[in-house]
Amino acid sequence: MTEPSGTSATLTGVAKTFPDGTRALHPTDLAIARGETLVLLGPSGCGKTTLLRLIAGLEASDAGGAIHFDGEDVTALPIERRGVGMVFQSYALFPNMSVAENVAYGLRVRGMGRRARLAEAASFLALCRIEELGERRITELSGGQRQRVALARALAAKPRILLLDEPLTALDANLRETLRAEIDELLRRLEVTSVYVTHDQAEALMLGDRIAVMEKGRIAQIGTPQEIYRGPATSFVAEFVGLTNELRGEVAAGVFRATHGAMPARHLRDGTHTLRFRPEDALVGPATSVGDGLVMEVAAAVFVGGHQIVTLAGNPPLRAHAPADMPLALGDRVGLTLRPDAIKTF
Ligand SMILES: Nc1ncnc2c1ncn2[C@@H]1O[C@H](COP(=O)(O)OP(=O)(O)OP(=O)(O)O)[C@@H](O)[C@H]1O
Repeated sequence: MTEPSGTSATLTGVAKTFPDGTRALHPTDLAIARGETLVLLGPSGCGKTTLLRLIAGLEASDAGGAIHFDGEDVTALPIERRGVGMVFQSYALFPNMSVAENVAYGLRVRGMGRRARLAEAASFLALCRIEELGERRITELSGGQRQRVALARALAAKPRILLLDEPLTALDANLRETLRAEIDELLRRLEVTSVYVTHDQAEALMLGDRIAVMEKGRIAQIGTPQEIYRGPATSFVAEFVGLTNELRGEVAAGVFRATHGAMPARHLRDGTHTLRFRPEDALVGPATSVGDGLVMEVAAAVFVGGHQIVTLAGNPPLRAHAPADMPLALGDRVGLTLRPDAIKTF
């Protein structure tokens, strides 16, 4: 078995306007590196699937857009000549064929004999941990097993680029987790260039070498999971990757004042600011005097093992972490310390 070889892809000015005038994708430039897993992350309707379909050759770009695979212009090539593999949410398998035949199907077009095809298919079934299911009908499989078959079939055809559109969305939470880890391991081991569409932040952070966060038909930010998580470029990106807390107040002479109290903010200009920060970057401790710290009221506290997740009253309420052993009761007044380097302002 030879491993799928990674191909680089370059999109220049690729855009999509549907006949009814919907601008699903504004002109977009995008470079996908050889062997990279790029995740397209964003809310429903932001254009993820449209971008994926343009790379696949299932949609044609508006005039002026171009797509190159390893420098080769594939803009005018239909899907069957682009050498892409696809894995969808709805498995798109042939129900009347066995598992092995499904996986071997893609090899037919490559002119391989039946025996060689089935041998090759068997090695990909093993890779996707379903070697014992080769003789089963598709209708006799669970959802997770079907998705493994879809993945094995796509990989067996040795695609230049593997395109996955929400492949785990239809599965239950436990199975999602398992398959996500396996897909991650497989894509890295085979170094297959892949583009993975999801609206699930955790999935994106775990699978992506880079993540492109999409908003209303544009890439709002592209970067490594760390870059996106730690340095969201816009409030949309911040919100979408879970930077959930918002605290509004005034800065004057290096001090941030909100209704909950005040704290040093030497790095902020004077004026109104909305601070955003993650729960894990906000620590609950004993209340200070309101003049030199934020003081808030406990609305709820949940023990989650290593720490407590505390909801602090306010509009909107804030989420923060507290030590596991800190006694906390409804209505307690507590102090809140924010890690200065974890605060984003927009
Ligand atoms: N054939 C079409 N004709 C007209 N509009 C379309 C067509 N296909 C998609 N759209 C619109 O283009 C926009 C982007 O759709 P797309 O499917 O790419 O979004 P998405 O981010 O993949 O969303 P989801 O996560 O819900 O699948 C949406 O507003 C959608 O309604």
